[in-house]
Amino acid sequence: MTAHISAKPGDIAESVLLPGDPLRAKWIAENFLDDASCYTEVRNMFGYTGTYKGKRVSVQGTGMGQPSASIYTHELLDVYGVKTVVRVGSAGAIHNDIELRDVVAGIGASTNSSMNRIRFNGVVDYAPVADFGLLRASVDAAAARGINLHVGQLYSSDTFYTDAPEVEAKLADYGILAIEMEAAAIYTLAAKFKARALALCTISDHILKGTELPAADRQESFVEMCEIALDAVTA
Ligand SMILES: O=P(O)(O)O[C@H]1O[C@H](CO)[C@@H](O)[C@H]1O
Ligand SMILES: O=c1cc[nH]c(=O)[nH]1
Repeated sequence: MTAHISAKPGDIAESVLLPGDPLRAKWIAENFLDDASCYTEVRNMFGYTGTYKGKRVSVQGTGMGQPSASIYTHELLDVYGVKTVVRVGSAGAIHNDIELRDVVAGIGASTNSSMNRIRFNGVVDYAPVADFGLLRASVDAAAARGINLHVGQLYSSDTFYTDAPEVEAKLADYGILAIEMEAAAIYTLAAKFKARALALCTISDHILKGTELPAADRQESFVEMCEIALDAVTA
């Protein structure tokens, strides 16, 4: 048991999917896992363990933003022996070739967070990157299912509502595909704890095109992302 997760040792699988929304964790457990049971309800940040194609997999909500995601990722990797984490999030696209409902895999994650500046004494701009094997497994899984997976860079922002849209426009000019709020911290912690990490995101809104999925359509739009993530962690 940790400060934020009430699981007992052994309750959590070595591979964990990480949605920001704890209700997405519940939805994934109910719709994709067999024999799923809830191992934590602390702060209503639900976590479940079950099996997918016969292999144990867990799914843990992380909350929104890098501080919250870091708490759950740190405790999973440091205390519960987790070896593989895959964020299954939503994101806003900043690339014209990407559409609503598309899935993006983050090969790396730029960020405006100060967390890594603090971590590296303010002298290093650390580059948080995905695990190559996990990324390759997700590309293979998407291809096998006929899903068009976009692979490129994410931007993990500390703000959802920005006062500086010109920064996001410049990031688009520099090839960033989509904006979310957790991947950079998850990639960094996986590196620290010698684990594997990947962030997959479904596009819920398009910042350049000014479009968004209706709230009622969002859950269903996560199906392909979850299939890719589960195939990749059980490959
Ligand atoms: O849908 P999730 O996984 O929460 O991800 C995105 O949605 C939240 C903002 O609405 C942030 O957490 C962002 O990263
Ligand atoms: O962080 C996020 C998530 C979805 N859409 C955005 O614009 N930002």
